Amino acid sequence: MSEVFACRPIAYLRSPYAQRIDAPHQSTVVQGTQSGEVVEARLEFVDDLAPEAYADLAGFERIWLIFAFHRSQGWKAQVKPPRGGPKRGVLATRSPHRPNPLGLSAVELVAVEPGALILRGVDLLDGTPVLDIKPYVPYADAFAGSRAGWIDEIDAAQGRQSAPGPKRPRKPVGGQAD
Ligand SMILES: C[S@@+](CC[C@H](N)C(=O)[O-])C[C@H]1O[C@@H](n2cnc3c(N)ncnc32)[C@H](O)[C@@H]1O
Repeated sequence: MSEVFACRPIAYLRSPYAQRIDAPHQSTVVQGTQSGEVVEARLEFVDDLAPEAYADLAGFERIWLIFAFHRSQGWKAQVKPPRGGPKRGVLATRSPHRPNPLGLSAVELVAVEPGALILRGVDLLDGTPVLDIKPYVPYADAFAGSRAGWIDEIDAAQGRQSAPGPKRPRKPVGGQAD
């Protein structure tokens, strides 16, 4: 592993999560706080990023954030998942302690403002440097019902369901829900 690829942050997240223990384990399982309040975060672009770069994000319901786990120190080949069971190979987990400390979260895009995006459903700490943003595109990114290896096994043993499904059927535009 000798090649090095330089990245610079294009934005920094301002979130209510100051400590690792405060943040949810995945962006897609955050709906709000225990009080029912919806948690919003603000992603502030660096000054020298041209606004044209993010202009056409409006209209996308979700975006991918590719970010640096800047508060992680070091990594291990195997980690103990918070859901229990034995240690797992780090690359078969979403652990923040990775050979390259890169995170990937699909978050809800609430609004595009001059110099910032308003987001919901973040699992990133306050101050997290974001390296790239891509639109979440269901036809390319969603594979409902895909097998999830050891996570499926633990879910089956514990009678739980990790895969977040739709909260309610969506009404088709201009029509009635089934
Ligand atoms: C399990 S990871 C999943 C992150 C992302 N959804 C992924 O799959 O790459 C989420 C946890 O990472 C930790 N975390 C979030 N932002 C971080 C940061 N900037 N540095 C270090 N740890 C962070 C928090 O403890 C959070 O609960």
